[in-house]
Amino acid sequence: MEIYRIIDVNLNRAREGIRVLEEVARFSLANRKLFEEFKRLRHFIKEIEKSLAGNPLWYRDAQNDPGQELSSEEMARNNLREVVLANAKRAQESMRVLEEFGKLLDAAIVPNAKKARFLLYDLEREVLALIKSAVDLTLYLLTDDAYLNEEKFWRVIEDCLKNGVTAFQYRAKGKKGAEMYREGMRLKELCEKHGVSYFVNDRLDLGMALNADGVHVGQEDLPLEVVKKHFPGKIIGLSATNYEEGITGIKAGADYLGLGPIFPTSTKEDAAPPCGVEVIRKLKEEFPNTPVIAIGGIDKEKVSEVIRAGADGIAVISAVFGAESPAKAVYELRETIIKAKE
Ligand SMILES: Cc1ncc(COP(=O)(O)OP(=O)(O)O)c(N)n1
Ligand SMILES: Cc1ncsc1CCOP(=O)(O)O
Ligand SMILES: [Mg+2]
Repeated sequence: MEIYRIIDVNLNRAREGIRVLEEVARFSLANRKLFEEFKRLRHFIKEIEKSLAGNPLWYRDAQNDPGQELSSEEMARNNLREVVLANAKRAQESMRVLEEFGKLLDAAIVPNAKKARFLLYDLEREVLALIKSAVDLTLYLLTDDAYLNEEKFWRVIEDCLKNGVTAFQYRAKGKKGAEMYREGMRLKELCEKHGVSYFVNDRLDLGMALNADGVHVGQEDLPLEVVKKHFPGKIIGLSATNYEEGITGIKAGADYLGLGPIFPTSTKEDAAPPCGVEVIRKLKEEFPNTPVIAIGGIDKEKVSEVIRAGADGIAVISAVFGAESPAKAVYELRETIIKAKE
């Protein structure tokens, strides 16, 4: 009898998890194909239930189920990605339980539960990839110690986030972990408030501790594959200073490239020589699906040229933080990008 209860609870769990994923596909991603696949999967699970000799419902006893209370983990969801991860996991685990207890009750359900579990792994990957590609890297603002330590920084940064920055990277070179955690957290909260994607430069540990949307690594930082392995489902960007590094990075699975310096820059002392806009064109011709974000010496006058060469966005420091009015600079850069993309 308790086996039927276990089966009942897990059939319900799986259906609930899949239902949430179905709504994400339908309303958040507006993806009909995925929406229909989740719906089919839910019906498939209904069929598993019907195929059982007994009816699990006869044994339902929700009142006396000690596992009914929500754990604090179940209540905390910070974004769509976490909703997807939690609900996919819930449905996959339920299928695993069905596989195990099905062996005691009705071996015929085992292969079907397994099939559903593997389908869920594939669908979860597809949904997460779509969520990642929904991140807007059009106007990506980075910090630099010189500006970060200015007194006016906190006022300036909020103005920038309000006026058109779409992604932000916490990039600090000369600070200790405790300060970076405090500062990084304060910046993450501001980004969340303004709907701006939040990245951490160089440091996987800090990115994980802050639950950032992603981490950006350069050629001399932790290897891309290591960062991808330890921060699954997050957006991992890679710097490329030329065509060869760009190709290697794309093939290694970078979610986007930070390509540059495109033009001379005085912000980064150890920057490679400028690579020019033609590299953008070549990379985008060969790999149109990987976002290329141009960086280095980009200001209002140069934006159109990099966007017309095919860049998906620009990453800037001095054009914004060095401007008399950073908020105005952000606004104008955004307008120019939009026009150049038309
Ligand atoms: C978006 C983006 N592109 C390039 C870089 C540069 O990374 P890296 O070469 O590792 O140099 P530092 O920024 O760490 O000095 C970046 N941070 N972001
Ligand atoms: C971090 C970085 N990586 C390549 S160039 C650069 C500095 C970009 O700063 P600026 O926009 O002021 O040229
Ligand atoms: Mg770096």
